[in-house]
Amino acid sequence: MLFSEDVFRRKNEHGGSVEVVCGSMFSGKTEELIRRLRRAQIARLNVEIFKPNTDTRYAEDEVVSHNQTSIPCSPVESSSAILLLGSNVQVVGIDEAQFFDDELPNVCNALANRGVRVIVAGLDMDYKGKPFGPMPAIMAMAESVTKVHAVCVQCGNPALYSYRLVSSDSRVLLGEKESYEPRCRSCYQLP
Ligand SMILES: Nc1ncnc2c1ncn2[C@@H]1O[C@H](COP(=O)(O)OP(=O)(O)O)[C@@H](O)[C@H]1O
Ligand SMILES: Cc1cn([C@H]2C[C@H](O)[C@@H](COP(=O)(O)O)O2)c(=O)[nH]c1=O
Ligand SMILES: [Zn+2]
Repeated sequence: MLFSEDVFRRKNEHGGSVEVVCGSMFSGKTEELIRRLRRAQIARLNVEIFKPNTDTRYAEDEVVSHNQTSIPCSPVESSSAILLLGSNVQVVGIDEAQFFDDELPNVCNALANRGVRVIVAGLDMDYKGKPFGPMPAIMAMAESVTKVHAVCVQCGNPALYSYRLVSSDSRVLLGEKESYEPRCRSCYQLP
């Protein structure tokens, strides 16, 4: 079976591109990012992986999924650091993209124009259901956008929202199941 990103890549073998994997918390974004990056490594491509250094949840120098799959990465302070990579890099993975600065879309574009395959994973919406950070701009300019869904913990339907369980108005609040649960449209609106 062909995966959707493979269909696109066959048409564009020699050029760069931007792929986005988005969705709520627990929707499988990181697992999908790791799957694509591992396939690139198996293909003996030169792969570099980044995340914001503010994301210290599971490990400082690894991208780790909620299911404990992991892959080594470089934590960076700002998106401009991603541009400093060597000219031999063929594939770039970026996790937790919602936490990056507003230059990240330009960085992704510049890399893709250089011939790099850029794979970006991140939350499309914050806990209020609003577009999160640079994600909408990256999605607009990407060749491929894959929206994945968690299972709504209230009713079992596909979930697209990350419902915040704790009282905080801060947009950025790192956390796991103690602080967030994935919910479908109906359950997200429950009082
Ligand atoms: N409500 C849920 N719906 C789907 N997966 C869940 C849920 N709760 C826990 N998980 C676990 O989360 C994993 C996905 O983790 P991950 O790829 O890190 O998601 P994301 O990066 O989107 O937050 C699933 O394979 C599953 O083991
Ligand atoms: C909705 C929302 C989430 N966060 C934080 C919580 C987690 O630390 C990450 C998301 O991780 P995941 O890999 O997608 O599960 O983001 C936040 O800071 N603000 C929010 O509104
Ligand atoms: Zn529901």
